[in-house]
Amino acid sequence: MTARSDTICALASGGLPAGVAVIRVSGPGSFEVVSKMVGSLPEPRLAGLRTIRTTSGEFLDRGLVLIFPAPNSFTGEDCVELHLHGGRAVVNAALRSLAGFNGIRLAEAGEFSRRAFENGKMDLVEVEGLADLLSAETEMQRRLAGEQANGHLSAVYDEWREKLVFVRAMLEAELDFSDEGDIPGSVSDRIWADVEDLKLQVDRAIGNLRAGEIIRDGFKVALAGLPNAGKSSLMNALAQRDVAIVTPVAGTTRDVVRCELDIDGYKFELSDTAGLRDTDDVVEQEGIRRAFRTINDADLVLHLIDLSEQPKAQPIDFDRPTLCIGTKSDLASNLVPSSACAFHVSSASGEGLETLRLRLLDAVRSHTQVESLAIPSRLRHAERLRLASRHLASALEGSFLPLEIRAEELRLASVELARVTGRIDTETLLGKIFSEFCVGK
Ligand SMILES: Nc1nc2c(ncn2[C@@H]2O[C@H](COP(=O)(O)OP(=O)(O)OP(=O)(O)O)[C@@H](O)[C@H]2O)c(=O)[nH]1
Ligand SMILES: [K+]
Ligand SMILES: [Mg+2]
Repeated sequence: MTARSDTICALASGGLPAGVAVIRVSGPGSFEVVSKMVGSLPEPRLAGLRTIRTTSGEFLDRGLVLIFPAPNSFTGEDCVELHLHGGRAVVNAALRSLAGFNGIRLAEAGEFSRRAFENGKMDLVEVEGLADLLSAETEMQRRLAGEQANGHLSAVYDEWREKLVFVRAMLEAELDFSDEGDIPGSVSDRIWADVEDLKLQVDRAIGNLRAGEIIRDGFKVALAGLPNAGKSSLMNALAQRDVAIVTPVAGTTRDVVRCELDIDGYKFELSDTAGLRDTDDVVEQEGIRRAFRTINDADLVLHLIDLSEQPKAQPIDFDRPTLCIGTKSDLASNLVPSSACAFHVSSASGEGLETLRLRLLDAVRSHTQVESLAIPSRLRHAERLRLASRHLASALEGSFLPLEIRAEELRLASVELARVTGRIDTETLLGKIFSEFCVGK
């Protein structure tokens, strides 16, 4: 694609101060500019210790310099890395000096990755995977993002596209044959069986979107029940910190309070909600409205029932998968356990919390059972795959249609697949995807 004439620089490593800070420079002017600051450049891809000087020749720092000549670099352009002492003033002075030269400027967010994409170093799916990898906090998020960043998911999409190319070539051949009135039926059967198989695989990937989303964005769990059921206390106990206000006053929680949990590498998004009851208090009414909105959006509702209040508490029928849990078991030791409850917990004593964690883990696992983690985790992919699947269906169903039209449907399907990896038609998408990055990536 387009070769860039300008050179960019930015801090590529994390927050300052730090032991080491890495400044990345990319573009045709990289080597010339950096050599003005460090003198002779080291051999490609070998670290060299250098004194780094400002534009006016003053001492700035002593650090490592690495050069990566195009195209063997992250961006595909000439690149340099400066490994400096990670002080704020050191880094600022280095960036100021770099940007002080002609033809070089500070990079915008995601600009290095964008260049890598434009130079064919990564496709869009890999770029998204890299963004996810940088923001991954749990082990499963890291593994999912890894599959995407290292090209495994792209390979799946590319394989489908190649299969379509092959099938279309076979069809072309058949079209030529048919001019001669000689259509080998067996070839035709093979082709459509392959397309059918391909459609199954695409549909399976679409079906895996929710699993991918759950791993990437978290499994949504809502805490629900009557006022004072112990919802906020349980959230605090699970989070092991004071997230939500707990008081003996029924109707304490109004806004939805959220926190994230990491259970065995899976991300959970836990939402504490207002106690559900009839009320004239307009603030509480709004809280309850928000509670239902959260409940209706949850992957799992934990319906808490205060065991010490039995039998006042009746199970509520939520329209979502629900786990009924008895609370305050420390107060209720002499009560008959409610049959509606799967098990009991006490936020005060910690009883049942481990059981609850295991049940949450079971739930997330049953929602994310996939053979491989090379699955879509973004709606963008699923939308394209759905369109591709629809074209495949049209091609398969249209056995009464002229072959040319069925071949055209196959072509449209492969266009949709190409759009996922960004091989065509991406301009409008790019801004959105690269803006997810921080500066320096
Ligand atoms: N003994 C005991 N008390 C508990 C337990 N869990 C909660 N409580 C008490 O029950 C009262 C209500 O607890 P909350 O956590 O505020 O209940 P909630 O369901 O969030 O209440 P609302 O937000 O008002 O709907 C507080 O006084 C808590 O200290 C428990 O496991 N054991
Ligand atoms: K309360
Ligand atoms: Mg509460």
